[in-house]
Amino acid sequence: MPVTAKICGLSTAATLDAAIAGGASHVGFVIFPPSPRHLGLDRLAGLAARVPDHVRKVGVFVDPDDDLLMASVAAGGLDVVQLHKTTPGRVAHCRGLSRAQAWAAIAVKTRADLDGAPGFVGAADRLLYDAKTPEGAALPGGMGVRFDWEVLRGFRHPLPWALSGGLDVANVAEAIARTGAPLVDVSSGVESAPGVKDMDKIAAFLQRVSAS
Ligand SMILES: O=C(O)c1ccccc1NCC(=O)[C@H](O)[C@H](O)COP(=O)(O)O
Repeated sequence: MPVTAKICGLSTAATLDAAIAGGASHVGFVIFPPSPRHLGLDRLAGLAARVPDHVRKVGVFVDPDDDLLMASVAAGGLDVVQLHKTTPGRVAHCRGLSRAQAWAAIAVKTRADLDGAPGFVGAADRLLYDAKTPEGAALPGGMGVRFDWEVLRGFRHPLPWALSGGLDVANVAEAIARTGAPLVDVSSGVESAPGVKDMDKIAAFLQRVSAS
C-alpha cells in the first residue's frame, strides 16, 4: 500500500493548493486559538471550499466543547476530527455527535505512553502517535518535536494509525522505513516559521513520501 500524507496547520489558499497538488491524502486545519495556525470559522469555511472530494479535511482540536466542534464541522465540512488531550469517552462522544471519523492523538515519549492506546478501540477510527511536547508548552502538537520511533517496534496497533511529530523531508523516509507507518503527518517540518507554511517544503515532503 502506498504511504499517504497529511499536511497539517494549513492557513492560506496557496499552501493548501500546494498540498493538494502535491498529492496529500489529508489536509489539516487547526481550531485552537493559542496556536499560530488557528483558523476562525470563516477562514476555515473559505479554505475547506477549495478541497476536492478525494482529499480528506481534518479538523484539529484540543478537547473541544460540543458547540465549537459542531460549528467547525459544519463550517468546514470536516471528514475527520483529530482530538488531542481527549479521553476515549469524549472521543466517542465527538464521533457520535459530529458523524465524522475520529482520530485520537496519543502523546508519546516512552513505550509506557502507548498503554492507553487499546482504550480507544470502539471510540476512535485511527490513532495518531504524536510526540509529547515539553511540560508547560503552549501546544500539545505542531512543535516539531520528535519521539524515539523505536518505542513503536513490535507494538500491536489496536487501530489504524498514523505517525507524527518532528517529521521533515530529511527524516520522513527513515521514519516510514523504521516504523512501517501507513500515513505520516507533518506541520513544522514544512514551515519557514511557526505557522508559516512553505510551498516548496510541502512539495518536497510529499515527493519524498510518495517515493518511500
Ligand atoms: O499544529 C498545531 O498548532 C496544533 C495545535 C494544537 C493541537 C495540535 C496541533 N497540531 C497537531 C498536528 O497534527 C501536527 O501536525 C502534529 O502535532 C505534528 O506537528 P510537527 O511536529 O510540527 O510536525
